[in-house]
Amino acid sequence: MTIKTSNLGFPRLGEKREWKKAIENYWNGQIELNELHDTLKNIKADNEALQEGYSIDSLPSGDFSYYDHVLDASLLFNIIPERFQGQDVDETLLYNIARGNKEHVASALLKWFNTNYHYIVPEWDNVSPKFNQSAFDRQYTERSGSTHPVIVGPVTYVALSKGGSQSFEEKVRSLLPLYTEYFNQFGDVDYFQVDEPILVTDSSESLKDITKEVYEYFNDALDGKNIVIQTYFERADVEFLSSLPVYGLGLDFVHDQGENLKQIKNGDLKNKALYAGVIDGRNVWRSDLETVKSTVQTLKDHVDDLTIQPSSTLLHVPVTLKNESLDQSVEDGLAFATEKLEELAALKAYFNHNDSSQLDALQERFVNFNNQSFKHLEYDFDVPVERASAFESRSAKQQEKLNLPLLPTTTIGSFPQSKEVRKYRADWKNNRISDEEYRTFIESETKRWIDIQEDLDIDVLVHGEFERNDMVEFFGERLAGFLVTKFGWVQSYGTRAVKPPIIYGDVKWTKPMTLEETLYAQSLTEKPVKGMLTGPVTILNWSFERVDIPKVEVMNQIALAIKDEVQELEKEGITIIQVDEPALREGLPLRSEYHGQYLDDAVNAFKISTSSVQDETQIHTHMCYSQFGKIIHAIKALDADVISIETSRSHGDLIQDFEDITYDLGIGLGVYDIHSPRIPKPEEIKEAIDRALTNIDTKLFWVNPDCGLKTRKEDEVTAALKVLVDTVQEKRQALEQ
Ligand SMILES: CN1c2c(nc(N)[nH]c2=O)NC[C@@H]1CNc1ccc(C(=O)N[C@@H](CCC(=O)N[C@@H](CCC(=O)N[C@@H](CCC(=O)O)C(=O)O)C(=O)O)C(=O)O)cc1
Ligand SMILES: N[C@@H](CCS)C(=O)O
Ligand SMILES: [Zn+2]
Repeated sequence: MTIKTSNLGFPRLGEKREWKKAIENYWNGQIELNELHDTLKNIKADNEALQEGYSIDSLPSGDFSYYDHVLDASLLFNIIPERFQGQDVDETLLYNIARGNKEHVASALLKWFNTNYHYIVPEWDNVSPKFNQSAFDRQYTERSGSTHPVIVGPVTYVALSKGGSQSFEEKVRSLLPLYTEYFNQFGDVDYFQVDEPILVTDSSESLKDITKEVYEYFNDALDGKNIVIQTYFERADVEFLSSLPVYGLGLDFVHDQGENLKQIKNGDLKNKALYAGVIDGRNVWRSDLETVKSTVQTLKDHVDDLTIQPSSTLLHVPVTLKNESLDQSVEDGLAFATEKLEELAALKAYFNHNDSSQLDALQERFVNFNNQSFKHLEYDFDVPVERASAFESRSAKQQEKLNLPLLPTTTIGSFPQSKEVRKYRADWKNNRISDEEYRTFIESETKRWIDIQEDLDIDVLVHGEFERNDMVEFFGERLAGFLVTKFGWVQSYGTRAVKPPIIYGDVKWTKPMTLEETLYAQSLTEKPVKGMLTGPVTILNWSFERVDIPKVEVMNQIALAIKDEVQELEKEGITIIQVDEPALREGLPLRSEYHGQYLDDAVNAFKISTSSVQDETQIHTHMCYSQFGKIIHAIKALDADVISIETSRSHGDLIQDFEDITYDLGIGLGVYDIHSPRIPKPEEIKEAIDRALTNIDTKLFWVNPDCGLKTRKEDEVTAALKVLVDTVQEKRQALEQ
C-alpha cells in the first residue's frame, strides 16, 4: 500500500509576521485594500509553494484567513451579529465584528479548545443563515494541484457559538443546506476536511445523534463527494465515527494517550480511509521517527487507505527554524511547521520508496539532542502551600496597612507597548543602544505612567510592564531551563502573536527578575504599586514544554522559581503582589476524567508560589477570557486575596459563575473590553458594577479593566480609565450616603 501525506493547515502569519504587519497597516490607513489583498495572496502562495516543496500529496485550502477561520465560517453562512447586520459582507464587516467599531462592541473571543489561539464566537440572535458567495470567493481562491478544502464542521461550529432561541439541533440543521452549497462550489478536490474537534470532548456522547444526522445528510446530498471528519487534541470514539457514512477519519495519534492506536488495533475503524496525525502539530520537538515508523507500520497493518499528517493544523507552531541562530545541539531537537513537513516527507520516502536516507539523517539529529542530559537538579517541593491565616483575618491586616477606599480601582499590569517602547527594546536587543540608555528610557516611561495613574486617581498602581516583551517570554528569558527564539511567532488572536519560550531543561530562579522596575515605580508614589508576576501554570501552558519529564514536575519547578521572586519583592517592601494565571482554564484537559488531577496540580503550583508570604502581603491573581464554570472551585481554592477577571466581552455571562458559589474573597470585575479601541460609556461601566454588586459583597469588590492595556493606544487608555474612575467615584458616593 502506498502511503500518502497531507497537512491540516499552515501558519498564516508568515515567516516574519508579514501577515500581521499588512493587516495592521491596512487598519491604520497606511495601505489600501488592494495592497492588503496582494500581500496576503503572496503569503498564501508562499505557504503553498513551501508545502509543495515537501511533496505533500494533498494541501489544505481555505485554512488561510484574514483574521480567524471561525469568523470566516460565520461570514460564509451569514451568521452575522445582529448589531452588524445590513452591511456588505466584506473586509470592513469582518474587522468590525472582530474589533468592534465606534457604535458597537466586538464579538466575544474564546480559546480554541486547549490552545492559546482565540476564535471569534458566532452569535445566533436573529440571524438569517444563507450562503454568502463573496465570502466564499475571498476565502477559497482556486489553487492548482491536489487540495482538500478545510472548514470547521457544523457540530463544532454550533457548539462553539452562542445566542439565538433555536435549539442546538435546529441551528445545526439550518446550516446543512449551506454546507452542501459550500461543498458544491468545488470541482475536483481530494476530499473535504471537516474539522470536528468537539467530538473528542466530553460533549461528544450527547452529540452523537445530531452528528449522525449531519453526516447522513451530507452523504445523501453530496453525490459521492469525499468527506473526512477531522478530530484532534484527544482520542475520539473510533467505532462511532466509523459508523458514519463518510470517506475518512482524521485522528490524533500524539495527544490521545495511546487510545486511538488501541482502537485501530482493535479493528474499530471499518471501511474508512485513515488520516493519521503522527507528527506533533502543536509542540516544537523533533519527532522520534523510529517510534513514528513503528506506529505507521502498525497502522499500515490494520488500514487499507492510509494518509499520514501532523496531529493538528500547524497554526499553533512557528513557521520555520531557518531564521534562528540557536546552538546546534539544541536546534537538533526542534521542528517548527516547515521541519514537520520535512519529517512527513522522510517517512513517505521510507515507506513508499524504501529510501531511509532522509529519515536516518533526521533521526540522527533527534538522537544527538536526546543524548544530552537536561535533568540534573534536585528540587525540594515540600514548601508551604497554605497561607498562615485564613482570608478574613489576613484581609483585615491588609486593609489596615493599605487603607483602600470602597471599590478600589486598579489596572491589570501593562500599559501601552507603543512603537517607541518596542523600538527601544529592539535597539537594545540588537546592541544599538546601551543597557543604561534602555534602562533610562524604561524608567522615564514608568514615571510618566505613574504620574498618569496618580492624575487619574487610581488606587492601586502598576509599573506598566514596559520592560517586558510578553508576560511569559520575559520570564523565559530570565529563568534557567528556557530558550527563546527570534522569529518563533504563533498567532494568538487576530493580528496579535506571541513567541512562546521553549522549556528544554530544569527551571531555576537565578536572580531577581522584576525587582528593579517595581521598586523604582514604588519610589515615585505613596500609593501601593503591585508587584507583577506570571504564575507557574500560565508560564507552562504558554511555553513549549519539555516532554521528557512529567508536566507536573515542570510546573512545580516553575512554581518554586516564582516563589523565589515573590519573596524578593516582599522582602523589599512590596505589599501587593499579583501572580497572573490567565491560562489556567485553557490548560484544562478536554476530557473531564483528567480535570481533577490537572486542577489539583495547578492549584498546588500556584500555592507553592504564593503561600509563603506574611498575612499583610496581599496576593492578587488575574484571569481573562476564561469560562469559569467548570473550574470555579479551583479558583476559590487558589486562596488569592483578590482575583481580577474579564467579563465585558462575554457581556456579563461570566460573573454568574462567581454568583453561583459563595465566592467570599476579593474580586475585581473587568468592566470594559480592552481588546477593542472603543471607549466605554459610563452607563456600561455602571451597569456592570450594579449587576455584580447585587450578589457580591461591596467590601470585597474591586473595579478594573478586563486585562492588561499593552495593546491599546495612550489616548484610548487614559480616556477609558477616566470613565472608569469617574464612574466608581460616583458609585462610591452613592454607597456612602
Ligand atoms: C494575555 N494574552 C497573552 C497570551 N499569551 C501570551 N504569551 N502572552 C499574553 O499576554 N494569550 C492570551 C492573551 C493574548 N493577548 C495578547 C495581547 C497582545 C499580544 C501582542 O501585543 N503581541 C505583540 C508582540 C509582543 C512582543 O513579543 N513584542 C516584542 C517584539 C516587538 C517587535 O515587534 N519588534 C519588531 C521590531 C520593532 C521595531 O524595530 O520597531 C520586530 O521584531 O519586527 C517586543 O516588544 O520586544 C504583537 O505584535 O503581536 C499578544 C497576545
Ligand atoms: N499583567 C498582564 C496580564 C495579562 S493576562 C498584563 O497586564 O498584560
Ligand atoms: Zn489578562
